[in-house]
Amino acid sequence: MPELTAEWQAWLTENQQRGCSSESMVSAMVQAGFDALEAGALVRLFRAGQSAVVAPPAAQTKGSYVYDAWPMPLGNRLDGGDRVATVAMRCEQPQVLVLDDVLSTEECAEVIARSQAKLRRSTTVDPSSGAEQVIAQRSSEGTFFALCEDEFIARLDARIARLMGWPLENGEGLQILRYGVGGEYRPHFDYFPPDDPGSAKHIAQGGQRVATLVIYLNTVAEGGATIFPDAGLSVSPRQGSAVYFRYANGQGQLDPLSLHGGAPVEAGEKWIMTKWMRERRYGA
Ligand SMILES: O=C(O)CCC(=O)C(=O)O
Ligand SMILES: [Fe+2]
Repeated sequence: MPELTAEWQAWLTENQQRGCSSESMVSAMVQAGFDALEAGALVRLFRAGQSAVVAPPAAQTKGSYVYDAWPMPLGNRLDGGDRVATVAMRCEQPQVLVLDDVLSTEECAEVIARSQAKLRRSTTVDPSSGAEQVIAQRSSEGTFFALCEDEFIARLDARIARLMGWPLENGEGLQILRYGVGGEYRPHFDYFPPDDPGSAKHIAQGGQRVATLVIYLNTVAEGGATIFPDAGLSVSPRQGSAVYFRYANGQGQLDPLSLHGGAPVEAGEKWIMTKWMRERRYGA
C-alpha cells in the first residue's frame, strides 16, 4: 500500500479545498493502491482535522492517540454507589467497556415511560453553523432529562458518573433515543471535530466531550447493535447493559478509533439512554 506522503497530504488538502466529496477522494486513493478501509479512515480523519493524518503510515489510524489510564477502578465488578455493575467486555484500543446490570428492569421501564410522552425527532449539530438540524443520518426520536432534574434522574446521574469515573457536574443531561425498525445512527464521533467552525460554540461550555455511556433500555429483537467499524467491534443491545467508550485524553488528543454508530434495527424497537461527559463542569 502507498504511504501517506507529503504529496498525498497536499493532494487531500487541495481536493478538500476544491470541494471534492469524500467518496471521490477515497475512490481516487483506492485506484492508486490504498486499501479501501484505510483510505476511508484517512479521508475521514483528514476532514476531522486530525493531526494523526500527518504521522507515518503505521500510526495513521491507531498509533498516535495516547491512551490514558482508565478513569475508573476496573475489576470484574464496578461500583456505581447504589448498584454494582458487572464488566462483561473490555477493549484497550479504543477504550471500550461493556457493562451489565447498570440499570434494573424497573428503572429501564420507568425511563421509557417518562420519555414516551415527550419524544421528538432527533437532531445533530451542523458542522459549519453549530445549529441543531434534523438529518437522515440519524433516524430516531429523542428527549432529554436535565442533570439531576428530580430524585429518580439524580440517582441515575450519580450512579453513571461513578461508573464512568468522572465528575457528576461534567456530565450533560441524559439523552433518550428511540429507534423503530430501520432506525439507525450512521457512524460518527461523539466529540466535536476541532476544526469544524460549529464546534467552538459547543466546546465553549464545558470543553470537549471525553467519554460516552450508552445504556440499553430494552433488549432489541433483531439488529440495532452499537458498532465500532474501524475497531471491528459490535455490542448487542441487552436491557440494563451499557457500552462505555472514551475518546479524549488529558492532552486533548481525540481517538479516531472511537468512530461508532447504531446499526439499523431489524425487528422491534431500540431504546437507549446516553450520557456524555465533558472535560470540565458543563452546567451553569
Ligand atoms: O444507538 C447507538 O447504539 C449509538 C448511539 C450513539 O452513538 C449516540 O447516542 O451518540
Ligand atoms: Fe455517538
